[in-house]
Amino acid sequence: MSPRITTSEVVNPTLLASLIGMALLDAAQLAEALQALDGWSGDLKAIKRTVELESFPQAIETVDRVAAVAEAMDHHPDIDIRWRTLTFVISTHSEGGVTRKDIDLAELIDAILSFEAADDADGSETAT
Ligand SMILES: C[C@H](O)[C@H](O)[C@H]1CNC2=NC(N)=NC(=O)C2=N1
Repeated sequence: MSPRITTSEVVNPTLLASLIGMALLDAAQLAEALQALDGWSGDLKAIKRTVELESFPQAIETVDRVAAVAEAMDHHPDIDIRWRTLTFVISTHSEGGVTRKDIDLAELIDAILSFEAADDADGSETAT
């Protein structure tokens, strides 16, 4: 019988979590990440952005675009829809807080929102 070797004997689990972006961010890392994002706030538990779109259909279209990205990353924001105002809340449920993966998703949501804003016929920057 060959001896069994567990993952933790081969790689440091904390290092591995950090390499794959699934390590919880500390306060300094979170502050730095929030600064680089567009309109996000939050704490070590979750990050959040509220945005007002031009119309209800445009808000729903935005949710649809975010859904496609979230599904592709297998990482999903909580989304609150109130007429044309959307609130995105992101955390990594399995870790119980904010990880790099949440920041990556927030960046992609920002990209979708700036695309929506650029789409506005009158050039108003509602979605920023
Ligand atoms: C099995 C699968 O990877 C998980 O359940 C995913 C799905 N989407 C997720 N989304 C978010 N925001 N956090 C998670 O921990 C999470 N886990």
